[in-house]
Amino acid sequence: MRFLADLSRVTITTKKSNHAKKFGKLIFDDGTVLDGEGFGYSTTAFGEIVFNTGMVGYTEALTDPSYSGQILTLTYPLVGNYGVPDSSIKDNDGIPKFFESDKIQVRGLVVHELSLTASHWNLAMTLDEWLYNEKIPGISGIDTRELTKKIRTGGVMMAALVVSDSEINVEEIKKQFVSAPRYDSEQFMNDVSTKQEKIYGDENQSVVVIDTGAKNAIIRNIREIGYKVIRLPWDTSYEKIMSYHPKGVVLSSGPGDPQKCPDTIDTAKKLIENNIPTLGICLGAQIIGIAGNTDTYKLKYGHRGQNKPCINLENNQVYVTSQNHGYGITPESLENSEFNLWFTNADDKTVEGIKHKKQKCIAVQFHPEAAPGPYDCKFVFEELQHLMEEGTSAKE
Ligand SMILES: NC(=O)CC[C@H](N)C(=O)O
Repeated sequence: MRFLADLSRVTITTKKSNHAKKFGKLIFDDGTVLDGEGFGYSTTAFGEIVFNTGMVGYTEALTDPSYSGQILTLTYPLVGNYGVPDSSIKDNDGIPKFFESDKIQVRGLVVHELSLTASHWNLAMTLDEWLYNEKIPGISGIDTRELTKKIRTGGVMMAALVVSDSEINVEEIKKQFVSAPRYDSEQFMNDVSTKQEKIYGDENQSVVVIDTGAKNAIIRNIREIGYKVIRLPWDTSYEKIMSYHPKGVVLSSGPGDPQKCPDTIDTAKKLIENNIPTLGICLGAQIIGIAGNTDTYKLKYGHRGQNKPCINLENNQVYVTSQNHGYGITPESLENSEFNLWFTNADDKTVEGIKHKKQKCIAVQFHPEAAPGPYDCKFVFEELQHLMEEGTSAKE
């Protein structure tokens, strides 16, 4: 019963944002302009506008590197009431307990109603203060459900989120769209991947995480099943990975188009060829898919939320999963590939998991590490463990 706490012993802290009124506008690529009230930092951010339907978990979502390059809309109407936790609280491996990376990764945040007063036992600051400190613009007073309908109808698109202390000149911002980089053409890896190896734990047996923008929860979950984690840059070669003698390899989640990670795709091909136990998560799943001869495509508006139903075709059970992706593995391309379909999405039949026909390689499009979201699919890490522990250990 991990969620039950003895509330009589908990002190609740309450904080109110010292918020000066700011102008805020959301300007879309198609010319639509929405008016709101600015919060966070006064600046202009261009990015792909997407929506997430989760009811809680903005701390984890905002620090998920997979949101790099995107302006995030939360459909849940009241945001910020539990504030932002203390980032200095770390686990035994030195990883911040409540954050998925070291900074806010979204380019901007769109909410309906912002709570300027926040209460929580672990409160360090308000959401408004956090965005301000990290120089990220936010806008409130937007009908986020109407906005979501627009994205569902027209698909994701580029937008500008403008927060300013003075009146905003819309025509001026519209002119800047031409020179703003398009999300689909951006290369995010140099920004989100670790620059050098990072080691967590001191167990004899290790798992390598290829960091294409990994969430901390991926590291935490591998640590929980009892392995040392060696986190390596996204473009680490197969030979270099094997020099650590890992029991297995995890290709992490991350931002952008999987086709923009050719080095990781090459490495994935060799991991499969050499039958190294491998798990791909989200971007990692797409990369593994490409390495084993599937195609990927861009979804109209993606899957971002915490209640996405997926069917495990091995036992016909439905799992509620956490998701955050805009690309997917093309279902038809599985036919001539090296994989069998493992999970399918109960809503729209998109590919949610694949298993290699012969080798020790599995991949899921959803997030078994949750954070935020349900823990239904934690068993995926145990599946990796099973692959790592059956038969002989990984080749060198
Ligand atoms: N969370 C992820 O790994 C996202 C994967 C990929 N960038 C996508 O949007 O589909």
